[in-house]
Amino acid sequence: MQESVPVITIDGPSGAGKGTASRLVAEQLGWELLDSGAIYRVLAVATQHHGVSVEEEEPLIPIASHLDVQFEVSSDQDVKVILEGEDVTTTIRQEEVGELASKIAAFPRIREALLRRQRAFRTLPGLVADGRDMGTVVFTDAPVKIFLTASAEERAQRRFQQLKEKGFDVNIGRLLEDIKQRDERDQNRKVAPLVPAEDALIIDSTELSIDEVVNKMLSYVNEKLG
Ligand SMILES: Nc1ncnc2c1ncn2[C@@H]1O[C@H](COP(=O)(O)OP(=O)(O)OP(=O)(O)O)[C@@H](O)[C@H]1O
Ligand SMILES: Nc1ccn([C@@H]2O[C@H](COP(=O)(O)O)[C@@H](O)[C@H]2O)c(=O)n1
Repeated sequence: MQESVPVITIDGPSGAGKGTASRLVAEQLGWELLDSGAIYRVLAVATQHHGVSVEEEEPLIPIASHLDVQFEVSSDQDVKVILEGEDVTTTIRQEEVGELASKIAAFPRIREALLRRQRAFRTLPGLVADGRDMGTVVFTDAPVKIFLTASAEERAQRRFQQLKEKGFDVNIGRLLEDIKQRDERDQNRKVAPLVPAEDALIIDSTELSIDEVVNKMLSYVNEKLG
């Protein structure tokens, strides 16, 4: 029974450190990892490949339902993202793709079409699920729910460093505006808005290092699961 597989949900806004912390927590526990944002990002790239506009929901539904994507974990734990046979690992991390993904993610039938794909990651010995609605919609019965946040300025600064290191040409002022716009859209959409689950532990990482965040998470997991 899938329901008996434990899940730790880590939700929060863009750049709060969810992906980094989720990967480290999953590594520590030896659990599976779901980066649900990557699925929305891959879908955004797929719409570009198929020349479909993201302004209307209907034409996007078949693309979401038949999304041909593989997540290949290499020996060094890096994940390669393959869309329709093409390596899109770097492409999906562009800010423009995040922006497109956030527009697509506001459509209820698109979210519905991606639900089963996300739930299929729930396998033994356990799953760490990173996203926006992991604790509120996708895994409502998860025994451990965490909401990780940080100030918009700190998140923009982190994203700036991250994208610069990846060789992208970025502007901090523009990034801060993009982050605020994405927060606004994710928090105010009608379906699965970005809000902490009622039973989530809220961690503000603005003043915390990655190690401090991960340690807080692991001690909470220990408290809840023993
Ligand atoms: N506590 C922290 N202190 C400093 N830098 C951090 C911290 N947490 C994460 N970072 C860095 O911030 C950047 C963004 O982190 P990450 O990709 O994990 O965010 P995210 O919440 O998953 O964002 P998104 O939802 O958009 O994918 C990374 O370069 C990461 O190394
Ligand atoms: N569970 C999720 C995950 C992501 N989204 C949307 O996708 C955008 C990109 O996500 P990243 O975490 O990779 O930045 C994000 O802005 C959300 O709009 C979502 O709706 N639900």
